[in-house]
Amino acid sequence: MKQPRHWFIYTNNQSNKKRFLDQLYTGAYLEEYGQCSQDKTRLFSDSEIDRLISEEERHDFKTVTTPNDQPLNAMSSGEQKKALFSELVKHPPELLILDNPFTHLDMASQSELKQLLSEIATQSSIIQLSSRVADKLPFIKRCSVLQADHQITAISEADLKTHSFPKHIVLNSKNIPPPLKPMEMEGKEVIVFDAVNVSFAERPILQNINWTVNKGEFWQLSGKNGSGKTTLLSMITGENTKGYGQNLVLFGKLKGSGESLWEIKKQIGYVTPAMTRLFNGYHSVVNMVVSGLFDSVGLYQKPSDLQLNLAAQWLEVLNLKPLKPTNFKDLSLGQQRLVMIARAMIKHPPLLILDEPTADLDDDSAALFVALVNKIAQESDTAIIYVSHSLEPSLQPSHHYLLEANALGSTGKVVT
Ligand SMILES: Nc1ncnc2c1ncn2[C@@H]1O[C@H](COP(=O)(O)OP(=O)(O)OP(=O)(O)O)[C@@H](O)[C@H]1O
Repeated sequence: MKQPRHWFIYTNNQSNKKRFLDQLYTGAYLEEYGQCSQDKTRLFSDSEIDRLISEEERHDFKTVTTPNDQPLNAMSSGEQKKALFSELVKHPPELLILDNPFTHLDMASQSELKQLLSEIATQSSIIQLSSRVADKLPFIKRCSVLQADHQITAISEADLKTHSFPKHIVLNSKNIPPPLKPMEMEGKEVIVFDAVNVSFAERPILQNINWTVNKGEFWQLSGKNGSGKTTLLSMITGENTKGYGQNLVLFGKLKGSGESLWEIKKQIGYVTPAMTRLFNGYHSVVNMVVSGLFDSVGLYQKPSDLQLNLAAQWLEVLNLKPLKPTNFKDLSLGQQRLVMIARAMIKHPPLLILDEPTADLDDDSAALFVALVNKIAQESDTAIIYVSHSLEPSLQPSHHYLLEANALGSTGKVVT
């Protein structure tokens, strides 16, 4: 048996990972990694999960074995990742490629995965692509950086930790621009969950949730994989009908008391990595920001000069004004997330939901994103709910709501 070898490749948000993987299989990196044949290689990544979900939807069959025979798309993001991993290691491949393996996993699951990987590393070679230096698996000693020009540059393990990678932009010191027309909301309570319960097919998920989010508050929402964070958020955004018939008050109105889904949605700014991942249109950066005024992703109607000017002010705060006419798709991942948050905030909605917004961002882009969120919290009346497993070091939430998993459904508590 060939002796397994392992590599860590730091990817920043300019790195073209897809191209790297395509070239890896064609033998373009023969000297570094040897011949990597596609049939002896398995990929552990979010893109692989997306691919399997669409395969399940198209062909109506299960691509991985899951508890309770659940389809992948009905599982939480952490559960999907765990199911894919269990499937991959049933027959350990010659080469396992890990692309940001720890995103979406809670802390305990991250430690568990680290342990499993160190065991698998005795029989499979591993290439770990990661945009976070701190995520490097400790047993990997060969390190390199995937540059924007597709070159791989070797770097020592010690230098990787201290290396100062090129900095992206910083935020402008200007205040965020006010909305063209303030959105009115009665009272100070943006959301009130009062003894709310949720089950899926008789399986209790959330029990007796009592949670109030007031105007201008900045909440971190956390909990283990599968504890119900996305379910809770989907009751607010309207994707989940389970909020009806319960004591759930959104923007001063009891849910189901006559307001349309559209009326609820337009009061919420929403940023999730999947939004940018699945976004396929060709739109300029400035149009993407303006589109937040029309509640569309991408612009499909002619904006006024006032609206264009407001979007330009936002881009100035992000120090992205020179990129106004650039195609959104040509931005780095970090820049795209900043534009998405400006798009979500341009109206100053009463509520901004950020669901794992720094997933897959490199260290520097994540720090910049967090600085923008802190700034929005300080300079607006918008209430923020920020969902994340690994708390970014400089994030400054004013409150913390924790879901604690339980066989009878998760319970929630305010952490003080
Ligand atoms: N449509 C559905 N049908 C059946 N079960 C579901 C459905 N949607 C979610 N669940 C289950 O509800 C539980 C809570 O899922 P949810 O996505 O809210 O968790 P989460 O806290 O967001 O997890 P993660 O941190 O992994 O993203 C999970 O066990 C999930 O499998």
